Amino acid sequence: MAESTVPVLAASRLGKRFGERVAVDDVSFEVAPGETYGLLGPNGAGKTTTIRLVCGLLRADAGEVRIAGTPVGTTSTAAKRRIGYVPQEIALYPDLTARENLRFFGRLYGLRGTPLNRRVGEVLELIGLSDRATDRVESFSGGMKRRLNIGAGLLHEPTLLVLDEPTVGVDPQSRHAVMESVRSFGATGMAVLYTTHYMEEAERLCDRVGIIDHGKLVAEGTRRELVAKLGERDRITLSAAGDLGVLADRCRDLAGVDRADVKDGEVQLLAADGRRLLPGVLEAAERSGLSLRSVEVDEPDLEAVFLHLTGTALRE
Ligand SMILES: Nc1ncnc2c1ncn2[C@@H]1O[C@H](COP(=O)(O)OP(=O)(O)OP(=O)(O)O)[C@@H](O)[C@H]1O
Repeated sequence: MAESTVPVLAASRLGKRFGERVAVDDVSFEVAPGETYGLLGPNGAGKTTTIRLVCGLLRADAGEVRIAGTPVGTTSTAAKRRIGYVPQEIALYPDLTARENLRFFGRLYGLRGTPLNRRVGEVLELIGLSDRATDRVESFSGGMKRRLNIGAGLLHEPTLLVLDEPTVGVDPQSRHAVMESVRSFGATGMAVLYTTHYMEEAERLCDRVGIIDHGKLVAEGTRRELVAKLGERDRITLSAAGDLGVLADRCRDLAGVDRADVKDGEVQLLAADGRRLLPGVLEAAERSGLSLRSVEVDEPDLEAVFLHLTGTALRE
């Protein structure tokens, strides 16, 4: 098989218990080259345990992990070298500069001399900290420390970057910067495994999402696939001046519209793909001789999917 068609990560039927507690229960998923895959679930769902198994930091009771086709064990190093693991805890030296920290971690990976300097420069660029390279880390914001922590995991040019809740405890502005950095990694062709309990992060960053609850992967797919599995529909709300009944009738005839009703002085449509319908809806309004005041499309989100699948809200 060609290298590019082999998943960067293939986790197959992983299981892990701590005493009587089942932390990870028969979990399987794959991450393709260049893909950002999110494990989304509440605290205690089993995300950290899953990624510790993936990185070979914990021994699985059942199942197997392969990195680009090579099995990962707690003792093997070849597959593990292809992974960049960024733990939740910040592990930096506050009295060293950003560059000095990266040089230190780079040496741990066996980099020396010119290749080390070149890679440290590239990583500083990648995490957006080139202009702060010579500042001591103790002067950094929480988000900058997080980005540098991520940078330490990038030095050896991993095929797969594994991030455990990288925005926990970070203020909203820094959170945005961390997310922007992660988003740019996908463009470099690196695969990313990202855990979070924030639905918006999974939606914004991840190509595909696996929803994990009580140690089980209860569903996976793109946001649209997950929402479609539930039979949830987009809602389009039209506010207009004129005969709303005529507009509703016209819209009902459009291909892709499941329902069209006049409700609370507005026309409400239900459809599988609301955005695709918009041109037809605008044309229908024009043909009905109505002037539209506003058009809103509400797409069901992962929060709704999570609630549906588990019966509980994501943030409790
Ligand atoms: N070393 C351990 N010993 C005993 N139980 C553990 C251990 N590590 C995790 N667990 C338990 O396994 C379950 C899953 O924990 P895990 O840390 O994987 O969840 P998580 O989804 O990463 O949550 P969080 O976001 O809070 O870290 C929890 O019930 C936790 O208490």
